[in-house]
Amino acid sequence: MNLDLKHVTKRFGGLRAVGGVSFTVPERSIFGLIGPNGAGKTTVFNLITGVYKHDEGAIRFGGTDLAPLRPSQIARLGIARTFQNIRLFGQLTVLENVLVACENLRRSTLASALLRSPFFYKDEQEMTERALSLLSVFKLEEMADEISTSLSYGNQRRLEIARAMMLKPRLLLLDEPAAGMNYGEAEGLKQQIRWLRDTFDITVVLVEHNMQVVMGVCEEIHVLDHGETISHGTPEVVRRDPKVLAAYLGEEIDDEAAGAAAEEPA
Ligand SMILES: Nc1ncnc2c1ncn2[C@@H]1O[C@H](COP(=O)(O)OP(=O)(O)OP(=O)(O)O)[C@@H](O)[C@H]1O
Repeated sequence: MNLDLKHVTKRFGGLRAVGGVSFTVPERSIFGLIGPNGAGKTTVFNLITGVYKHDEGAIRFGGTDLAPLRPSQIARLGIARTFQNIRLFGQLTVLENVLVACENLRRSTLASALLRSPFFYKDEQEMTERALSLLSVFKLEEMADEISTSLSYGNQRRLEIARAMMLKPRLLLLDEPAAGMNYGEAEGLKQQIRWLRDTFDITVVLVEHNMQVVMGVCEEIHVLDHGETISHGTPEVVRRDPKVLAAYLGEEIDDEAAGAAAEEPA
């Protein structure tokens, strides 16, 4: 199922946070959405997940128009996300944080839970096994009984991804998953993202400032600046695009250009 954005615009009062953005995320791809601070990346995630409604354009997932759907309905289509600001239940353990995500996946009813029926126990056992196997992917299994806030920042981010995966998504939106990670953790994250895509046949969209991760794992990258598209292509194309370099480095690029211009013969 492809994710399609066509001429999507979102305004906050007088500010055009996202302006006429179009891109297609192919099924089973790992796709990067990058840009400097305030470029509109998180707003795009909020539009896809229905937190905000776009003012113009269309967003479709597998051909389904997401505009009329509530966030919960969009989640049920198979779109899960993590947040830029970690949102874990601080008083719950690592395992409980993952299990809490799948309350709405339970097949057992309240009655069967109260009666502690065999169906309830089977459900409970399946969920716990799935949660533990996801925790092991992220090397968090041994911390399953620890309170989530006792984990390092990097581990909390990975726990958020494990929790999102409990929803059995088809599309996983990761908002700055490498924030706060050191080099080694970021390398590990790259492998884990690839593993998730290959194992669960999902599509991944990554908003990320860490270029080690973006350039190392994304197959296609879309670049925003001030809400507008400035580049799109493979990591090789995007990393050399002067518009991208200028957006990220601003004055340094201008200085270089100015220096080169000064050296040119009149
Ligand atoms: N709810 C809101 N109300 C008003 N303005 C908003 C709102 N959400 C985002 N914005 C503005 O929209 C613009 C894009 O913000 P957004 O958070 O999408 O950028 P971003 O690319 O994710 O930035 P960063 O990398 O810093 O997280 C910014 O100017 C921001 O201040």
